[in-house]
Amino acid sequence: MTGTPGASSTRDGEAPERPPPCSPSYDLTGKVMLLGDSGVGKTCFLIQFKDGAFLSGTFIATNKVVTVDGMRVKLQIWDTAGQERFRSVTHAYYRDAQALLLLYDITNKSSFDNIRAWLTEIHEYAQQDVVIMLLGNKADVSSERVIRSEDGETLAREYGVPFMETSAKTGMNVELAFLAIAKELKYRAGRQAGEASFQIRDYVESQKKRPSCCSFL
Ligand SMILES: Nc1nc2c(ncn2[C@@H]2O[C@H](COP(=O)(O)OP(=O)(O)OP(=O)(O)O)[C@@H](O)[C@H]2O)c(=O)[nH]1
Repeated sequence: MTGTPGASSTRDGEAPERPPPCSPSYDLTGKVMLLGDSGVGKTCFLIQFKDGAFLSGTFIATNKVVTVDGMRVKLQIWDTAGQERFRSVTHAYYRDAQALLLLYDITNKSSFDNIRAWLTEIHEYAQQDVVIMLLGNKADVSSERVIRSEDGETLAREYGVPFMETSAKTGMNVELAFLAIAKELKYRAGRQAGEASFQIRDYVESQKKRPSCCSFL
């Protein structure tokens, strides 16, 4: 994460200073990666949120500026390929990520079972203080659900990470996931300046939408 100067100051009686040409239109940047098995919906999740994605080899990356409490946070979001054959390439990118969105598909048991392996990999390759969020995607497909929301919650609690169910199709909780990350990064950047405490898990719990149709499992 890198900080850049924000608004310029003005003196009494003077016209406000113009920002220098080409000054960045954000105050903070953070790199976010989407991880999870092939087919869980990472690309669709990003497309729900994107400003303009571009293709880059095995990755799609996009920038999105999110304003949180008056601060502009530029999220540089990387969508990774879930297939095993791309994994070793992906590892190299973990190191400089500040946040990881780890997705499984609520209609696919093995994608949920593999979350533990993903977390082991994350702990091996990512920064120690990386922000991790567990997301149960495809929550709109209630008729094919095989993973209960409570199972996602229990697993997330075990690893101490925030959790919510999402739908890249309807957009449910997609924006919230990125907003929560942006808030956490902003909080971390301002922590030394005594910024008020922010708990990402409490924030997600208070803001997340639940699927309208309850699980029958
Ligand atoms: N109903 C529903 N379908 C979804 C959702 N998200 C993704 N899909 C579908 O799931 C399939 C896989 O989605 P992708 O976004 O390509 O999955 P991915 O995780 O990027 O897959 P890889 O690139 O192989 O790692 C596509 O057919 C999507 O239309 C969702 O939230 N709801």
